[in-house]
Amino acid sequence: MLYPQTNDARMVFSLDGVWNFRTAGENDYPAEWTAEALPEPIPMAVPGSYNDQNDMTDLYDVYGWVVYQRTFSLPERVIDGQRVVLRFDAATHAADVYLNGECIGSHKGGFLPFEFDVTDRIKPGDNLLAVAIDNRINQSTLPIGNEGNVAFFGSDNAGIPSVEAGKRWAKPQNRPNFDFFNFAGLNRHVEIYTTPRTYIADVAVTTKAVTEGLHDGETGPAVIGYEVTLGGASADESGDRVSVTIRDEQGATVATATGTKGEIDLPAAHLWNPGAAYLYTAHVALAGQAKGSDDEYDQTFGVRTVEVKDQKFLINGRPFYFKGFGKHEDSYFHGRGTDQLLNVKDVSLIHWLNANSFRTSHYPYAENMYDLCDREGIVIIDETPAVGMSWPQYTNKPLFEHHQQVIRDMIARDKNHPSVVMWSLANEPWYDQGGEKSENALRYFTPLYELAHAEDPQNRPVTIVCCQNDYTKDLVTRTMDVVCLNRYYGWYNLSGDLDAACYALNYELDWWEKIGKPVMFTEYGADTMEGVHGTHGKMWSEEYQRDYFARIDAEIDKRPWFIGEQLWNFADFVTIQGTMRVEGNRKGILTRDRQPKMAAHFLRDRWAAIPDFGYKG
Ligand SMILES: CCCCCC[C@@H]1NC[C@@H](O)[C@H](O)[C@H]1C(=O)O
Repeated sequence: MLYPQTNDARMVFSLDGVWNFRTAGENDYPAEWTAEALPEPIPMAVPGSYNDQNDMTDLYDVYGWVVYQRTFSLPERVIDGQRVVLRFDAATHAADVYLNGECIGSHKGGFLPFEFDVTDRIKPGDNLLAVAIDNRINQSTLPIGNEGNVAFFGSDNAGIPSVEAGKRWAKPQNRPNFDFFNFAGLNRHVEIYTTPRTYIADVAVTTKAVTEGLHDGETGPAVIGYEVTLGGASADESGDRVSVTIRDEQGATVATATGTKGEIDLPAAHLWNPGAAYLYTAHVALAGQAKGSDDEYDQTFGVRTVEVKDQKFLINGRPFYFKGFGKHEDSYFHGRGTDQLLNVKDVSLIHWLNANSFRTSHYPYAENMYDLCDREGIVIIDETPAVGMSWPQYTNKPLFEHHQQVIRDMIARDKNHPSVVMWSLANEPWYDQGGEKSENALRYFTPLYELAHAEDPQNRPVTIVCCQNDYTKDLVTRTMDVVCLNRYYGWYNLSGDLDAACYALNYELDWWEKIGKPVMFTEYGADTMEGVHGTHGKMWSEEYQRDYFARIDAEIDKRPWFIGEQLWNFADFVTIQGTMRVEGNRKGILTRDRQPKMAAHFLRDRWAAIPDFGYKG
């Protein structure tokens, strides 16, 4: 799915800004709110989660529907004869969309874009756009919500008559089976864009071959592949009117091609490398058959290959070592809302930390961040919103079908980003119960692994992120291209005892050594309150977090097939309320307002001494 772009053939109109907003009901919303002006609305900024934007009402505990509304008008002379599309970069978690009182469609899933052709629905003057959004999560949504139970790490005294009575009496609320706050609403950009009636619907760029071993700044022969998909009335007979011009970073033409599919030789290609990005532009043009019917689209891409081979993760044929974190889209006031300033700030901190990568835990992030990482040479593991799953989900067919669609949509959106080097199907699905339950998990995830490989024109590696579990009964993790481990020896188990933690870690790594796959951490860490100190660094102190990484890292350094360390978390972030969370999860090596804790300085020095390539030979 192409990101909207203004050029000689297309126009983008942003619908960001302050909308009107009302909370509605648990199971529905007033029909008149979709067709008439909202009564007594409150202001709500878009993009942004609604939860933190108003203190006159409790938007943290919304359970069910809210309605956003705004009007907009478009210049007739610009849209005349054009295709007009309404696009949501995301709406969390489910949305019904109404234009001028007519429902134009719905979407389920809170972290990927969706759009509607409104060509025949736009009217001159003001148009009324109403969006009803449902924030409820349950056993059949991604992410997973608990039903009639406690939330992730929730505390309970089940069975006590008064407590059970209180639970029955309590008003219904979301109970996330995941450890991040259920921020909701129009978290990302909303826009209207135009294209000609026959248009460029998609562009896929792949790297077929590169000159391996090139060092930063060197060039060598490479071959790229491309495929252009057309849409609209005359799509089928317009392929021969497609041309592709490859431009380098200076805008100079380095190659051309015609037709919707082919391979292009680049005799002196600059490779895209971590820490040394180089972006080309494929300028795709469709020559129209009448005035105003030409279309064009500029698709950036990087020339790079990704491959898992001999227990190594190769980028352009060289063994890459992941240094980085799991992150969240999370900040004061914006909630999970897109914040490009924060993206720029976080990328600057990734550089300051001498890191080179992160995982989009636990959902696909906004496109803007991937664009930024493309140009900054930062590597991404791209993850679906499948978090909080357990054995009841592995026989839930509607959920499986939704999971398949999410994988298709995530890859369709992110396939051209050189920064994306691996797909993560899920975070910490529980599947180590053994027996039928473990078998069901394998039957659930194996087709998803195959789907991700099939859907990706670049055929990147596929993984799943495995939680602290009985690895001997986990039949799934070992089948992935890379074994991604979330391990908390010394925190959630063997708490405070880093000697025993290191012993247990090595005990498990000895087991993985026999599996013969590359292994990396996608989570490891310790909750830390900034300002808490101690001469012997006890849990929650800054010294403990530093010592935790120092000790664990010394152990993984001894394993040549251990290909990366992504810790948990880049920064503190907000979660559901609970006895184990103090204004959220404090495992950040940065505070939520991005100030470094002691461990950040340790890791900055450690990572300065670890090269992106060849750390382990
Ligand atoms: C019993 C062990 C469970 C460890 C689970 C660790 C969790 N992984 C997923 C993340 O979203 C959580 O924030 C992390 C944690 O709690 O900080």
